[in-house]
Amino acid sequence: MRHSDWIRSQNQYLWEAMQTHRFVTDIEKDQLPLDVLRRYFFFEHAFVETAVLIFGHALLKAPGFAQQRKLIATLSALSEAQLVWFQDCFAALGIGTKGSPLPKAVDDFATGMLGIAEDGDYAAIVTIMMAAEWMYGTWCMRAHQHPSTEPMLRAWVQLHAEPDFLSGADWLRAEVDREAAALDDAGRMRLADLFGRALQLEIDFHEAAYDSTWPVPKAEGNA
Ligand SMILES: Cc1ncc(C[n+]2csc(CCO)c2C)c(N)n1
Repeated sequence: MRHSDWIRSQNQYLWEAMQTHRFVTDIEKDQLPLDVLRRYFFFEHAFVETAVLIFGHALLKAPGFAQQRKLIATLSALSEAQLVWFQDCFAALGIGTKGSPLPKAVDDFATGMLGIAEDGDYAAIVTIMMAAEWMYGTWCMRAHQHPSTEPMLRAWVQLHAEPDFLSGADWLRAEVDREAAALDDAGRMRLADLFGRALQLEIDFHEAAYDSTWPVPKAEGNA
């Protein structure tokens, strides 16, 4: 069994909880409420800058130039194509850029993931990003078999079900396999623990999109 498979198997309950989260099952049933989707995209957009910082820590701690090149490509995609994507998305769904302070679960997700990246080594960082990307690749591949009728949501799910994204998730798995092979049992257990922490933060982040007390900022001019 690959070390990445073992790490996931140690967290089977949390993995399933995320794969069957109502955010995921609502999308699969094509019944995600539009305001939940707007809230989610607003939180996602805010996460881009955090993801850049997380991968920035990975870049500094990477074991070699091969890893650095891969991380630079990821950083470039996040800071260019991804931002353009959100501009189009916010325009299409009438989402404004200035919102209320983020809910606690969304803040906790950013501080929790970034904290692991700051305090941890390269193995810790690729483990939490593997959790985030492998989890998305899995549910988006499933969900994309029945594409959503909402164009932006359909495009978002498709983006995470395509070879470009999936190969990035596979690369993280290979990095975790290689790093974990050099560790002892306690070291591998520590990675499994971090994987579980990342999944729990993900679950709470996606639940926050259902908090109807958090007002979705409306785009100025055409609200
Ligand atoms: C809350 C949240 N968790 C995981 C992903 C999946 N994902 C897609 S791109 C990316 C970073 C760069 O590859 C990650 C982690 C997400 N979008 N939002």
